[in-house]
Amino acid sequence: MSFIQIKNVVKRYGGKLSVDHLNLNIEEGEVFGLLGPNGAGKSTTIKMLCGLGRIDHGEMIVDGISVAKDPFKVKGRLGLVPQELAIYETLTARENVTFFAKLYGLRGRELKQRVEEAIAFVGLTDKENDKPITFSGGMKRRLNIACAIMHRPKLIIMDEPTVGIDPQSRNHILESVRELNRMGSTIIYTSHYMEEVEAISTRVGIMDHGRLIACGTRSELIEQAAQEEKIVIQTDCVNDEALLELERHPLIERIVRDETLLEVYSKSTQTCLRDLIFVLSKHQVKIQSLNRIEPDLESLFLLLTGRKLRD
Ligand SMILES: Nc1ncnc2c1ncn2[C@@H]1O[C@H](COP(=O)(O)OP(=O)(O)OP(=O)(O)O)[C@@H](O)[C@H]1O
Repeated sequence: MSFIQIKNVVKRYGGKLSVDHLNLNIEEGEVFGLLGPNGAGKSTTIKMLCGLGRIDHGEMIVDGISVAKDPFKVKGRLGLVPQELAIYETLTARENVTFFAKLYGLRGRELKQRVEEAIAFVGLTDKENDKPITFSGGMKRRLNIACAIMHRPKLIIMDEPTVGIDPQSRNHILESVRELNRMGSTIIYTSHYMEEVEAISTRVGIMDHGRLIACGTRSELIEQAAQEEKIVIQTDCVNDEALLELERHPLIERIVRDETLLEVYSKSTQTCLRDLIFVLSKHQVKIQSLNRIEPDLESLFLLLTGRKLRD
């Protein structure tokens, strides 16, 4: 039996489907990367899994426990690092972690030890008596993590834990995720940074419009993307005539233009390369560089959702 089972789950807000008959199993010990464009239903799914929102239809099971039937038992087994910071600016770092530790029922020596452990784990020991109001964005995020893991949960859910932080804190957080996983926690991780998800996940799921539209290991997903290749062309300036002619080309699936940069998607880039160069030079578009890109998760994401992950 899978550690997490999401069976045919539906969530509506005012008649609008946010999660649409979602099915997903996650095994114990995985780092599961959950991707999806804005509004895909990731946060709604996570909230329901944590017992923070009613499941309209279907069932969610964590470690053999039904979330709907026994939400408190499930909450004791999980740690949520929410998208919005959930820390108190007027308490010190240590007081923040202690506050959450007490909510989880920790007391006495055990409480003291776990709080110290969690603060050390996120690298904030020398700042434990400072208030987060004096912290950088990255330090606040790390404190947010300490508050969610001090009770050593079996499942840790991180909803965009690296938004808007410096590279050093980002690396620290990614290394923490690996370490928490090595120490035995199963992790669900959402992010708008594809490279992060690729680097740490054992499997990746892509959601769109409330549904899971792809799921697998990185290589399984890339195999799906291999049906399309990409050519990236840096130009001096692209005119509409050139773009229109290229879009009509039978071998070109679609083109994404970002100012002077063109991304051309084709099932056979090798065959259409010559035509591509011909059309651009015919319309006086200067090619500054041209690269044929092997399929990656970003291209699969674009292929399936029609959007880039960070749109
Ligand atoms: N409390 C709410 N009331 C009404 N609609 C909501 C509520 N929460 C979410 N939604 C809607 O449900 C859909 C899914 O939203 P959700 O926040 O789960 O997406 P997401 O994949 O987490 O997006 P993001 O990457 O932007 O966080 C969206 O259309 C959103 O507007």
